[in-house]
Amino acid sequence: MGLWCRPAVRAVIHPSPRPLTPSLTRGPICGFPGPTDTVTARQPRGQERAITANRQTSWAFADAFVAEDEALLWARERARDAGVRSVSPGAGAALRLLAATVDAKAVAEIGTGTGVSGIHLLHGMRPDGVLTTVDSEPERQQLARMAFRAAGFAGNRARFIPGRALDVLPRLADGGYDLVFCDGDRMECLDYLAESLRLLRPGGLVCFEGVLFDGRTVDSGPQPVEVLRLRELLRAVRESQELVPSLLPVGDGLLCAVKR
Ligand SMILES: C[S@@+](CC[C@H](N)C(=O)[O-])C[C@H]1O[C@@H](n2cnc3c(N)ncnc32)[C@H](O)[C@@H]1O
Repeated sequence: MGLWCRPAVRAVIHPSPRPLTPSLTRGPICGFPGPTDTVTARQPRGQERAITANRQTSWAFADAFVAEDEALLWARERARDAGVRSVSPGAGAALRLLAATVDAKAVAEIGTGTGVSGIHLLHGMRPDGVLTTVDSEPERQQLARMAFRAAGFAGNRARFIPGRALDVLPRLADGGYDLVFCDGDRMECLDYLAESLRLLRPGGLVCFEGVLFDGRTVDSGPQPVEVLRLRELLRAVRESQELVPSLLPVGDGLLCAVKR
């Protein structure tokens, strides 16, 4: 049986510093860790203490917290078939939230893939919002187009532009976007940042997926050049006077920043 449908352990919150006991339930609650997972009591913090499962299980729970519909599952399968890396469900949910937070009417996406991130973004955007999405592989965009339709979005909600990002982005309007999502070529991430700063309106948001690169970004061993680029990106975003940054630990690391 998969992780998400195992019998549940409920965290018990005690208001006083009594010993903590997890209560095991065999109910239909999917998503909480099973009884074989490690449950350790934390030290008292203020008035309350909480039991949690181990951190990895909590992370997995958070990542799958927002359920994905059939259209998203279909797009994920197409991505797997094509060997394309899609955003995780948690990163998708974060993108959806962020698009809703900025009340996004115009979003630019670099790296359409088979449409997983695009569906999440469209769900978060205004009902009349338009997603402009760029990918160098037109056949992937065809799959994304089908996935968007299956998710119930009208054809005029997305503008597909085939081509290399650095050829296409200069043709997009200055200050015309509420959110730019970058998930293309890691080697080009610094150029994407420069283009995003031009494309965003003040108060708009830029997001980069995959900046932790499976842990390589924070690994002190020898790393490929993509990792060095990602580190430069992280430094540039953190040090920019123009940006208010946060690195969200969802998916493979979602670097976000608001343009002042
Ligand atoms: C990680 S996948 C994107 C996945 C997609 N965001 C999702 O979650 O479903 C990266 C995509 O970027 C595209 N790509 C790679 N380099 C590119 C470039 N220089 N310009 C435009 N697209 C590029 C690839 O064809 C691939 O589809």
